[in-house]
Amino acid sequence: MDKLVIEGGVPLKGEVRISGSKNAALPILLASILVEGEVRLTNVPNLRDIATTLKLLELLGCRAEFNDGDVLLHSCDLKPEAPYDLVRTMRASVLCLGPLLARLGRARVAMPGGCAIGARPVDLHLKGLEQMGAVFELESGDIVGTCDRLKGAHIHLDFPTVGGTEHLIMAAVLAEGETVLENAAREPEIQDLAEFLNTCGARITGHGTSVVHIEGVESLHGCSYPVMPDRIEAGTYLVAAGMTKGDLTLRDCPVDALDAVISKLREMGMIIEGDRDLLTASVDGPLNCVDLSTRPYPGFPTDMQAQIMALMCVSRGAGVITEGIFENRFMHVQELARLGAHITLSGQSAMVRGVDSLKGATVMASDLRASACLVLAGLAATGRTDVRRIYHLDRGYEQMEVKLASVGARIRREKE
Ligand SMILES: CC(=O)N[C@H]1[C@@H](OP(=O)(O)OP(=O)(O)OC[C@H]2O[C@@H](n3ccc(=O)[nH]c3=O)[C@H](O)[C@@H]2O)O[C@H](CO)[C@@H](O)[C@@H]1O
Ligand SMILES: C=C(OP(=O)(O)O)C(=O)O
Repeated sequence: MDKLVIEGGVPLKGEVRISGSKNAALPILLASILVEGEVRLTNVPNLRDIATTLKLLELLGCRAEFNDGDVLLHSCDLKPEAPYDLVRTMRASVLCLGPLLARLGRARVAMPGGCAIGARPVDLHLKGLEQMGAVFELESGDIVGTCDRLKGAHIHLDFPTVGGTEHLIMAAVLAEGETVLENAAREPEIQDLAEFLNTCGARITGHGTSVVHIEGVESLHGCSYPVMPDRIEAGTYLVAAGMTKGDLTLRDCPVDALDAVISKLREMGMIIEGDRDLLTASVDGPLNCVDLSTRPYPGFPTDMQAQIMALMCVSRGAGVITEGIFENRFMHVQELARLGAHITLSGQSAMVRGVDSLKGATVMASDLRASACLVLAGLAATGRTDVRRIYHLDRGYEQMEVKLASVGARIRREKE
């Protein structure tokens, strides 16, 4: 197992290129099951979750090649079974269920397990697919689904679930007739998925709003499509500039998708300037804690909650962070405390009182964004911080230590 060793206290200066988005690439890869021709995706990040998805697609009968950010995919000989060993390592893999039902009329996909940030059920995915005519049974922990051709339906989501919205859009593109999704999630990654599917011949409108219309088509054709840049990676590097009192320029940055994050960081006192796909972030005085709640897009993203908490730990005053999406996404709090942070937890809220400085220590990463938060804290802390169990980080950040070192961080990867 690898760990990151960080000697903190260096202001980061220079330019970082933002990679393709993990959370856009994963559903787009799985949506390629729906496509009869060859799909070429560009700007795909080289991450463990991407490797896992390509492995899953191969087991499902797709030909998949990954080469320096380009993925070539052909779903030529589809098989309907997604095994537990792969599905359990990555929740997004449940998104193959709808596409397999749409193409084959049957699918067997292991029920994804719970993970460190909450229970994360898929009941809304299944309820929507049932409204489109699928029938499900649970057999030995697997979801076994069958259907004739799926039928368009009017579906109201009880909560604007990101994965659920993506799943139902995918299932609806090959269904007979029109599907209307109400209370749909509006995340930019959903818009990217819909744009990809439309490039393959799907007829989706309203994506990016809470009512999505999908007019089913008979088949989808191959295409070439660039995955959008990763707004959460970009947000993480904005925080890195703030944590280290540095000066960073982010290239290939999804500036518009970062509104909520940029406005909170500005409220804290950071100087952030944007121009098309370039952002610069710097600090010219002390930062202040703020209050914030995580919300579905366009609200503040839960995937940035841990990182902004790290920044508040070294800012002036106190602020309350409320987690509004996942019921157990504060695992980083006890590790931040090991670095000297003052945080009081109360249910879904954390009161952070800023301290003058954090002190390096050995900490343990519990999930993807918690890992990023601990790396950020280590960059600001005095002395040495060892972040252990960084396999979580490798799921979602492309070459994080290489990118950070290129802007001056003293950080290296070692075997634990
Ligand atoms: C691969 C990917 O894109 N993952 C993102 C996606 O996860 P994911 O798609 O799993 O998140 P959801 O938006 O579905 O989950 C939001 C909330 O809805 C609940 N829920 C969801 C589905 C369901 O059937 N029933 C149900 O109760 C969940 O438990 C959670 O409390 O959106 C999250 C919220 O922005 C992000 O943190 C994840 O990074
Ligand atoms: C929670 C995340 O991913 P996943 O939904 O794949 O677990 C994330 O990207 O922060």
